[in-house]
Amino acid sequence: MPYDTQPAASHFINGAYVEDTAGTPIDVIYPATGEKIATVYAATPAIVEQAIAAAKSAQAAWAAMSGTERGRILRKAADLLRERNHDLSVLETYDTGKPYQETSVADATSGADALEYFGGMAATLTGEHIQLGENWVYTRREALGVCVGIGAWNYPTQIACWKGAPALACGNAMIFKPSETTPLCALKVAEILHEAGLPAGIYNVVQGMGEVGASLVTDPRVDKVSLTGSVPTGRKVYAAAAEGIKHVTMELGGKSPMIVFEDADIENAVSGAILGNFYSSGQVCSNGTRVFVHKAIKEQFLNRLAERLGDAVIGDPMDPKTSFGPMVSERQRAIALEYIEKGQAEGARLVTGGKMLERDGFYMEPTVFADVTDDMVIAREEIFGPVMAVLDFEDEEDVMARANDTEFGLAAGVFTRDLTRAHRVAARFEAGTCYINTYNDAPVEAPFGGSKNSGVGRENSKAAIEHYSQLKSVFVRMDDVEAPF
Ligand SMILES: NC(=O)c1ccc[n+]([C@@H]2O[C@H](COP(=O)([O-])OP(=O)(O)OC[C@H]3O[C@@H](n4cnc5c(N)ncnc54)[C@H](O)[C@@H]3O)[C@@H](O)[C@H]2O)c1
Ligand SMILES: O=CCc1c[nH]cn1
Repeated sequence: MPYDTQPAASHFINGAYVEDTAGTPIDVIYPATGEKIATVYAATPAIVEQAIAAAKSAQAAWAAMSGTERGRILRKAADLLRERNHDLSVLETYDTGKPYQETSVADATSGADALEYFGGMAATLTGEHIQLGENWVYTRREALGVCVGIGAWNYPTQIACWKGAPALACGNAMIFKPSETTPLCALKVAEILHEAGLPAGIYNVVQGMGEVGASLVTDPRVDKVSLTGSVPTGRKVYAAAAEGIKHVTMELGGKSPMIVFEDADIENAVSGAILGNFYSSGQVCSNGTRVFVHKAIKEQFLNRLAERLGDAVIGDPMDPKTSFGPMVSERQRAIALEYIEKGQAEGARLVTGGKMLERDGFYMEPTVFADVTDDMVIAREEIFGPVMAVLDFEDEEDVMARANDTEFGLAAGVFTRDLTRAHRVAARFEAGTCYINTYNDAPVEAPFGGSKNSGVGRENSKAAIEHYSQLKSVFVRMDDVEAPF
């Protein structure tokens, strides 16, 4: 291994690496080869206790610093992330298997954007003055306290920053538990935040599986939980958080629709469908995996899609020319392959792909099914792999109803040259994040998140501040207090 991927220790608590080998060992596997590249240990109850105690005792002093001071540290961390983008991108590639071509532009850079954006905003977080005649009320925007972040495996650096940056900007402390599949990158985020001047205890990382996450969520000292994960995990975490009446953000799964009308620019629509199905080997929550294509252009769309997929460079993710890497794990690939079998069994037409690749690592072909119908399993369930379902339509009213006929509501997209139709369709989508003539953009300035079963709350943008702070109203009376007796 040309890079040293073994971290100094498994956890980062109170400003330092901490180890406890009594925890369950977790092997970190490089998805491109199947080799073990590191071992970390799941947090024991003693480690969880250390992390919560450290966060709890450090938080008040952090919240008492001015927003300008907090923001300066976050912005310095953003600069360090950018300076080290190459090494961080290499680590992200080892952790996830995503091609360096992607990680070098979409992971540490997206994390840096979040730290810079919320760092810049920290000094602007104020309450308001409300005059009531001679009397008045003022509001204070206050931190929630100790926040727990729990991550999925597809964007480990981005998720660690998208949760950490707004939490810290608002004066909270965070304990972040990465996915057990990709435990490496969040440790680097913690290291860099501390190098930038973050006080010890404000951003901690603990490793582990679901039980570790559950023990954090149920601790009474924890005030907020932000999960990125599947809907079934979201249900459990939301219920556990509800028991303690904790604040939550739930960034969950999806089965998002993309509608391509007959007047769409086909080349752009194909690009959108590629980005929305095959970027990160299809492992993006907001992917538009139900592609509704107008019957008049369906064959043209499919032919061009198949041609463009022929240009995908599948191979060593560290090679900058590689544009399609392995799946994150053998298990995730097996899940995707099972769905492909189900699609074939249910009569969908396999246009391209469908097989695993006979080589080391967890590679499979980018796969497109056509003639998919709404009732097929591949059109209803989240696959979280590179499997696109193309469905036909002829009528806008009909396709809108079908696009919205899902338990999920994370994202949705429309390709058309008719602007009136584009905005009408976007307004009718039952989804939190919508796209017109583009797909899967996720800039920090815009709210990101889902409706229906895809989630609660929003990440990024000014909207995230509402989910990491609370308002206190202070009533001030200038005249006498009138009491009935
Ligand atoms: N909406 C978004 O922003 C977004 C982004 C990325 C991924 N996702 C979703 O994430 C899923 C894929 O990720 P995954 O397989 O890691 O998801 P997952 O639900 O299996 O796990 C997510 C995290 O939750 C933890 N966890 C599991 N059980 C828990 C429990 N009972 N209490 C506390 N924590 C628990 C896991 O250890 C992991 O860290 C997909 O459904 C995808 O759509 C959503
Ligand atoms: O995986 C979901 C979050 C996301 C979407 N686009 C980039 N990151």
